[in-house]
Amino acid sequence: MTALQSVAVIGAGAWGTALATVAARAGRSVTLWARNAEHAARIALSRDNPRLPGVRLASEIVVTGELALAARADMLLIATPAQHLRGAVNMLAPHLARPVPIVACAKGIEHGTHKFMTDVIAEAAPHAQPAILSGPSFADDVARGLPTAVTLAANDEALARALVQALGSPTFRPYHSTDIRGVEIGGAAKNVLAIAVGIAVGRKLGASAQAALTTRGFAELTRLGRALGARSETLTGLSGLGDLILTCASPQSRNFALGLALGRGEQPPAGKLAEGEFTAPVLIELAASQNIELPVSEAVAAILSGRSTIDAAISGLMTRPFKAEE
Ligand SMILES: NC(=O)C1=CN([C@@H]2O[C@H](COP(=O)(O)OP(=O)(O)OC[C@H]3O[C@@H](n4cnc5c(N)ncnc54)[C@H](OP(=O)(O)O)[C@@H]3O)[C@@H](O)[C@H]2O)C=CC1
Ligand SMILES: O=C(CO)COP(=O)(O)O
Repeated sequence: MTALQSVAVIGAGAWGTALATVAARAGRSVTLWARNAEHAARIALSRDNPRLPGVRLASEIVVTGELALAARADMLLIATPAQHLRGAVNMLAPHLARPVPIVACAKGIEHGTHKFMTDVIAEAAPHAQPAILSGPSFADDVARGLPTAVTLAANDEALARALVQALGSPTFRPYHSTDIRGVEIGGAAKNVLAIAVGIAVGRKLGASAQAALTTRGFAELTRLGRALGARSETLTGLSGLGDLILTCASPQSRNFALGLALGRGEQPPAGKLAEGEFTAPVLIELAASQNIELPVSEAVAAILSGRSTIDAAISGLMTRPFKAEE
């Protein structure tokens, strides 16, 4: 029996909707909050969210545009885009009557501040207990009940375990951790690296290049992670290597799909959130502040900002001085 009986999900996009389904399957009483009251009412009535088409929301899930109602839950999941997480928690904070766990479910780093998601939560809701959920998990797979495993980290191991108990089910398997930073770095960096691999695939550079870029991308993720105090088992775990493998190998990923379109010289898919686009510049700034080199991520940032062509970036990566593998 978990003490965390009720769950509210803030942000009714693809991921928020999938997570509401996860929590309902785990037996929690669930509220899904959408910022647009009209959207909330439409989803509540139709039981279908256009952001996650084809998934029928269980009748027990309460869909609302009323934040005060959502804020009464025993635990909250924030599933907005990373750059909007602070705004969402700022709005939520005045409604919180007790120090509840707030789980960041977005993958990214805040522009301007270089803060990770749980740091933003700690600032915006100082009495809350921040946690992070991340790992290889496409919203569509998760919502359809396909088997998924993720990492769920909180500073306090007992809290991480309680959150796992509250959300876990036979189709959704969270592993608990106390390495918040390690989990956050994996989720943020893999989106940038998936754009790189998508570009290579779109450019028809071959399966060998795809494997090389994914592997050297993992070296970047690991280098930055170590510098910021992440544990190696987290970096090689579900939220690090696991999510990198998923995102760098599947056109189902919006980040990979963005890269694919760029590599083919096509227009990127319209209206699809690719967090790596927003994370790339801030990841580079963060790495520079730590004197860490991230050549693949730097190439992605340069291509996205128009500072480099794709061909120049590929040539630049391949003609770097030879070095030891590390
Ligand atoms: N989709 C996936 O498979 C997964 C996504 N994630 C992560 O989850 C996060 C959200 O992604 P996803 O759900 O896919 O994105 P979507 O584009 O599907 O949805 C984003 C949602 O956030 C809402 N939103 C935007 N700004 C705010 C705000 N200020 N306050 C409240 N709600 C807001 C949007 O509302 P509106 O509809 O009104 O625009 C929209 O419903 C990203 O960081 C992503 O990396 C993580 C794992 C899997
Ligand atoms: O984070 C995800 C899978 O773990 C979703 O990937 P995309 O955001 O690239 O679609």
